[in-house]
Amino acid sequence: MERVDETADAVVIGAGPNGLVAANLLADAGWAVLVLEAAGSPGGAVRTAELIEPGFHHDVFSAFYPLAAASPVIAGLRLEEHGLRWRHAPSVLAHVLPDDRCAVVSRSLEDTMASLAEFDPADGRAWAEEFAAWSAIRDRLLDALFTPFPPVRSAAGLFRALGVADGLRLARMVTMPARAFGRERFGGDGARLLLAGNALHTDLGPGHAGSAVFGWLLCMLGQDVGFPVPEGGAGRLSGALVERLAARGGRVACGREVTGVLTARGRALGVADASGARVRARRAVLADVPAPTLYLRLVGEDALPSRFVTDLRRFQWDDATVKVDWALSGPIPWSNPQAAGAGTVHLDNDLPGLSRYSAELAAGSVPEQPMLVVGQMSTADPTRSPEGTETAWAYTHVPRGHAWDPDRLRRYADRIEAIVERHAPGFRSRIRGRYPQGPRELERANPSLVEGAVNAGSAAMHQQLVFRPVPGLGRADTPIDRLFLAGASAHPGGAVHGGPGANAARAALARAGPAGPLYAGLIRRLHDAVYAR
Ligand SMILES: Cc1cc2nc3c(=O)[nH]c(=O)nc-3n(C[C@H](O)[C@H](O)[C@H](O)COP(=O)(O)OP(=O)(O)OC[C@H]3O[C@@H](n4cnc5c(N)ncnc54)[C@H](O)[C@@H]3O)c2cc1C
Repeated sequence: MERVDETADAVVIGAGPNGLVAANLLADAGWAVLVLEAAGSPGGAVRTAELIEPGFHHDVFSAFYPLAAASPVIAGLRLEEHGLRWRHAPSVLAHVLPDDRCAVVSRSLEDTMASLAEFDPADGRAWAEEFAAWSAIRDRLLDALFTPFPPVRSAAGLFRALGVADGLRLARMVTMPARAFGRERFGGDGARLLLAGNALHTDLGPGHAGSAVFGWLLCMLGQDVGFPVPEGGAGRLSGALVERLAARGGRVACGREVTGVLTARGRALGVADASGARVRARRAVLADVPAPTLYLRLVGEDALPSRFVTDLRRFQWDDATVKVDWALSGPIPWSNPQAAGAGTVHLDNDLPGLSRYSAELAAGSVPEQPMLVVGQMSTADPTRSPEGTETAWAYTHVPRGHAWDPDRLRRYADRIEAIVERHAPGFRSRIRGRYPQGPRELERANPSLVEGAVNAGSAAMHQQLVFRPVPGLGRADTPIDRLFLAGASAHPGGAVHGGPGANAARAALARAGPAGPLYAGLIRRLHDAVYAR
């Protein structure tokens, strides 16, 4: 590099949860870390702001964190010592059906069983059996999920614990559509809808291969750790990560968009930012941005193997998103009181309705009857708004590629409100103000939410494990030496759990360690094998 304005051991691009986790782990190893963040404040899609009126604290993007609460990566950071405190709503999750019946997950297993037994007398017991199966493998499964690929030791431990017979059946479930798995395991619609609705937190509908395991994972986590929220707002989780980093000498510089990764002879040397400043990275550059952003914009295709570039052009995003935040004068007046205590509410499709919603997304049309995910934040954490009021939001997915001008967004927000009103007469009269965000607004607030994609790429099976983000090693290592992909486009994917950030930090440490040259040689040979023509 000819000119250098700053130097650090590692430069992390993006202060989302994955970038901040990576930065913390490198700082723990004694590295001097500089995180460059394009936005005016850190946190990525984990931020809180008074969007509508003072005293109402809105989670601008993500809000409920079962995976963070269960993640061994996050647990290892001991963020409680930096002010993080989890809060829980009286119940975890309610799925409200079109006829106003409710399937409710509570942290009490007996209460969940009772709710599901209202749909089919055998379903409470079947849910308890699933929960027992989850509890038996939980730690090993989470370990396998949060270990850099290939997770040889944890996967072997998992299959040893399960044995061949149960291991085969688990593997089968992992490939199944949520609808088929729900029909196999449950007789009534309550549990089936919980599975399918939770699968739809990804871009996988009830009929998609691989959706069962996402639905099952979120259902079981809900039963196990709940869907907790940070007291005071999602931003407190990011704040704890920033504070922990600062205590170890790491720095986060906001308002500094990285415009290029500087490379020479196949190696990352540092980055340039929008002001033209150049930062040298002595040991590594870690990028907490989506894969297409990193490779096609910041690195440039000329520096990459052509076959890798071809694969990247086939990268599949997940669906676009529309979200509305509300400041309410009181709680949502649900006609079924079972929905009132749930932090998260799924509204209001039955199983054929969820299948239609997913089919319309696939067909590229804006769904007639969208599935809404609703968050009742003051119900989960009363510090979010003045006593007696509520901060709430709803989001839903829409197809990519549509233009959302302000008028269309306003009309869609009206439609979302009409769906809530149908199940909560009087809801509209409690709205003191609202803040709608379409795909464009989401991306403007966080450039990594490309067209409002919440998971930095499809969760479909053809984009998981060694296929994430493109066919390769399933690791954070990239075809550029000392450059690591740390964001949710990398395995194990979207949601707040720190997995991709931790994997990137571990890879960077391995590359810089005593066996670094051997490590780099091995990765290069493997990449050559995958991307050579
Ligand atoms: C509306 C919505 C709801 C969600 N709900 C949940 C939920 O309830 N629970 C859950 O677990 N997950 C949820 N998610 C998903 C979760 O928020 C993401 O998977 C997670 O934030 C990904 O973390 P990340 O660090 O990889 O990326 P991000 O959080 O997107 O952070 C990336 C950061 O990089 C910065 N950046 C981008 N480009 C540059 C650049 N060139 N230079 C410098 N900085 C740059 C961005 O500004 C951003 O701060 C939701 C997401 C959305 C959008």
